[in-house]
Amino acid sequence: MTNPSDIVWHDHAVNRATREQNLGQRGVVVWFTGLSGCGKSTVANELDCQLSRLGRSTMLLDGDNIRHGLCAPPDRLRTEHSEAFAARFGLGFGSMDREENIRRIGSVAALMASAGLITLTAFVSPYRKDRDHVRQIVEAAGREGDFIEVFVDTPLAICESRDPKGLYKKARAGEIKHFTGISDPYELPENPEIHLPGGEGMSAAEQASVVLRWLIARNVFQAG
Ligand SMILES: Nc1ncnc2c1ncn2[C@@H]1O[C@H](COP(=O)(O)OS(=O)(=O)O)[C@@H](OP(=O)(O)O)[C@H]1O
Ligand SMILES: Nc1ncnc2c1ncn2[C@@H]1O[C@H](COP(=O)(O)OP(=O)(O)O)[C@@H](O)[C@H]1O
Repeated sequence: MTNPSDIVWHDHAVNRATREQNLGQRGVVVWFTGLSGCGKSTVANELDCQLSRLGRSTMLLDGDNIRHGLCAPPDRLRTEHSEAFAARFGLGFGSMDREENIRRIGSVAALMASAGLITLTAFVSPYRKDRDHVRQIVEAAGREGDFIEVFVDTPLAICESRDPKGLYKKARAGEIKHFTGISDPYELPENPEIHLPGGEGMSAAEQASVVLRWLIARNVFQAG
């Protein structure tokens, strides 16, 4: 067994403050959470564009994309690794798999924020304890306020009516197990930094601008 004390943290010559100063911004994690189809990816992508147009340094991490690599499912891993490897490290949608998915992403997002990036993440992340754990990881790597939870609160009926990938239809037909909102829980954020009422009232660009204004108001970077 590896003794935790055998793994020693290395402080680097270039620290976070220098990296943030060089970029002229504060490294943060903007954590979009909500049901499948609520608009997380679209709003995060819109915000990424708005920040990029202002010359900010950003990165966007998205559920579907990360599940092609860092958090790939067993089926994808077994094409290049052993069956035992795929079974051990591949991630599905059971509660423990989602816990590990979010733990890995939270750790990577914390590293990106430590590099001074405005790191946007769009994951269902249905379990409150998992989101809270990411908050701890991110703020332990930096300081309080580095983790910004954004709840995209689109009603299930609207998410299901959109169903851009046909997953709700499959879930209703029992073809997908543990589908969030249908056969798996989504634990509502109790006190998100930003609550975006979903539905059709605001465009994704308008929702993204709400987050942008929040970031500017809290001096994550100086606009203009
Ligand atoms: N069972 C089940 N439950 C929920 N979502 C499912 C499931 N199976 C596949 N998908 C698709 O995977 C995307 C969610 O992946 P995430 O990594 O964000 O999920 S989680 O944070 O680990 O809960 C999610 O993408 P988005 O629609 O962009 O949210 C779904 O399209
Ligand atoms: N504010 C909005 N108003 C109307 N449609 C939206 C809005 N935000 C996203 N959409 C649409 O909803 C669907 C799901 O958006 P997506 O970003 O893929 O959701 P998620 O990443 O949460 O699964 C897409 O077709 C997208 O164009």
